[in-house]
Amino acid sequence: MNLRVLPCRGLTGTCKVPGDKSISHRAAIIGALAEGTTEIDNYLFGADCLSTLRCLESLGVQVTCTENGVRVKGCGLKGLKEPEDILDAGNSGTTMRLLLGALSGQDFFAVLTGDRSLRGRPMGRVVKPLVMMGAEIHGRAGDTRAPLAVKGCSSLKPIAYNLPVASAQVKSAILLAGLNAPGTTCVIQPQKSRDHTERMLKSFGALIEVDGLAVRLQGGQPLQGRRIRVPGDISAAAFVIVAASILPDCEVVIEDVGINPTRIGILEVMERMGAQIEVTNRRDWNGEPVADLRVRSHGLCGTIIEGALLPRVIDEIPVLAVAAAAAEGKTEIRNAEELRFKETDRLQAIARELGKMGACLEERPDGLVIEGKGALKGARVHSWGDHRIAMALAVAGLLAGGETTIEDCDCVDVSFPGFATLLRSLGAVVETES
Ligand SMILES: O=C(O)C1=C[C@@H](OP(=O)(O)O)[C@@H](O)[C@H](O)C1
Ligand SMILES: C=C(OP(=O)(O)O)C(=O)O
Repeated sequence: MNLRVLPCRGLTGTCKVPGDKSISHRAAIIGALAEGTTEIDNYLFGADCLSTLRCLESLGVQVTCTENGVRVKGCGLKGLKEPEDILDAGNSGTTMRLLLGALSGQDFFAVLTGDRSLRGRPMGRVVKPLVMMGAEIHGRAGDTRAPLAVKGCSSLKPIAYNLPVASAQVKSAILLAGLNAPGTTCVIQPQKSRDHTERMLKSFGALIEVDGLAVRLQGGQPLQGRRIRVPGDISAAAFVIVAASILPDCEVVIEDVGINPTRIGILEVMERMGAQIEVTNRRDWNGEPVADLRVRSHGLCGTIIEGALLPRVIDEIPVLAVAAAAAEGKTEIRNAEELRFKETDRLQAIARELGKMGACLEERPDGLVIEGKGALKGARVHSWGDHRIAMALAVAGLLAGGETTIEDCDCVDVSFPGFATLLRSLGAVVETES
């Protein structure tokens, strides 16, 4: 499927984005390891979170669709069942890495694989600490690439582990394994990454404490299932935030967006660039802060994005590159080498494709330098099969003069089903063509 995007004169209205992807994965997996039932409202029915549900079902977990989301019947910490067949995580790094953690503490054999993109992504970073805890894991490329075969162990050894990268997926995998490691599992992060696992484990009754960059979990304690209401995904809202900032005559309200401090780098950067974003109606949903965001058009200026900010804005870099191309002056994105290990090499993908639209981007080993010119031209571009690249290019297409076609956009459903419909509801012309 391709997306055809026409220049847009302004977006107006009120909308809601789908449920948060990171929180949806965690609610399903932690719910499966808990005692009793977990009701998850506003679960993200995107391809990645559906992969998590399908894997859990293959592990013997009862999953039911409800009016508002899904119900997961918990099996207890050691209660998953050996799957009869290979588990398929599809395109989802979060599914593969978090499940590797959960499976490390189960006394059976399982094999995890994924699509071509996921089979090319680095898994050694998660295999290494899990093997130190007592799991047996083998895979391609010296046990660093999927398919990965896991033989878990229901009594793992707790470890203290210094993460070499600020990855929330690796941190979460160790913590999920730590649930079945009697004693204290400690993860020390180089920089703070999203902390949804820590918050959710706490809300399920785990003994977990966060002390600066260190997270400590007492293993062997049962979790209690509960109701979770998933906030709107700020990484999905980011596309609307950037579009409503760079197009003229916009006023858009996005309701019920998660504003966890470890995720709001997009708000910080956009505000620094001059964006007008009002955060109202702040609330708390099961330990996660939520608010409504009002965004109005405003001229942007270039900025520097680097250092400890990166983990808090990691998935928003492609769309921030579009904001930077529309801004006045130069933007530098540094310390962003992790983007090369996502669904695609996102630094290369966005530099090449935005370049075709007339943007002035220079690729650096760890980032991008973007000379903002304000003007983009419509072009035929490609998503590289990566949802965030596809949607970032669609936002660029709204600003460009002339028509833009983005090829291969089925991937949008990975994280943002209803993306084109939502943009249309705000006044954009975005058509799908098969
Ligand atoms: O834990 C998570 O839910 C995620 C963590 C990040 O990946 P890393 O842990 O690889 O940095 C992020 O890019 C991904 O979209 C979701
Ligand atoms: C990198 C992403 O997800 P994952 O690592 O779960 O595939 C993403 O959603 O941008």
